[in-house]
Amino acid sequence: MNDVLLGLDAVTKIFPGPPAVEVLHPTDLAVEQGGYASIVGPSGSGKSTLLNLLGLLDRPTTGEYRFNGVPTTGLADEERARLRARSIGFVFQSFHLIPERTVLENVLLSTLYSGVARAERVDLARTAIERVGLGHRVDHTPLTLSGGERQRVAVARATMTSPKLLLADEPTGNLDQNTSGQVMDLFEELNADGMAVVIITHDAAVAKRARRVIRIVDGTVEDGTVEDGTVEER
Ligand SMILES: Nc1ncnc2c1ncn2[C@@H]1O[C@H](COP(=O)(O)OP(=O)(O)OP(=O)(O)O)[C@@H](O)[C@H]1O
Repeated sequence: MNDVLLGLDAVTKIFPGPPAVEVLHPTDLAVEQGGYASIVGPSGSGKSTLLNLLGLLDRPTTGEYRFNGVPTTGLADEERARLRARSIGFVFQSFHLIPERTVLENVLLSTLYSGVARAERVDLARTAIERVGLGHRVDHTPLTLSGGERQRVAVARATMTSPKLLLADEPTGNLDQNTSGQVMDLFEELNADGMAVVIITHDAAVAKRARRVIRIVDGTVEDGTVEDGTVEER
């Protein structure tokens, strides 16, 4: 098995403009299989740009991005989409749930086009919902759930097929401190089960819970790693 799950090799991102803007300067970065990293940095520093690249939602302008050993830059859009659907779960700040659908239906929707039989998908979805502690809410709609519960549904949806990587963009941005802690507990459990977790956050308390903190400033990944999990306040 390849030890490196996410490997950036001299990756840049330049938006063509005009004027062209180099939003990500040449970046080398490796996140190991089962790793747990947070990405921190000031507003506009390039965190979402980096996350979009890591999540195969966007392509580097130059350089190579290997996902689980596979060079992705030259892959066709459909191949990238397939790899993404199979291997990466996404969680966002605003939960992106369909309000009039039940929790079970919301989680199931993520695998609608996976080709897996519905009965099997229902089993997987129920297991994922139970794993986030919402087994008693499968038939409820998101409207009847708290913010923390909604985010846990989003985590169930992102992880029902046990992806290798969970990518989260400000997952606690809409949550209070207590609820935020519960969602972070969940990320830790998933990580303990072997799933790599990468979180963008503005919240130092959330960032510190990752084993590794990646700081980005003005499109430059500084130092790449802070292995002791220290986040300096700036
Ligand atoms: N499509 C685009 N074209 C031109 N510039 C862009 C484009 N997308 C992002 N940018 C610029 O790239 C820089 C980094 O944006 P990015 O969204 O990655 O920052 P961020 O660190 O995630 O910010 P925030 O914390 O505010 O969400 C910003 O200056 C932004 O204006």
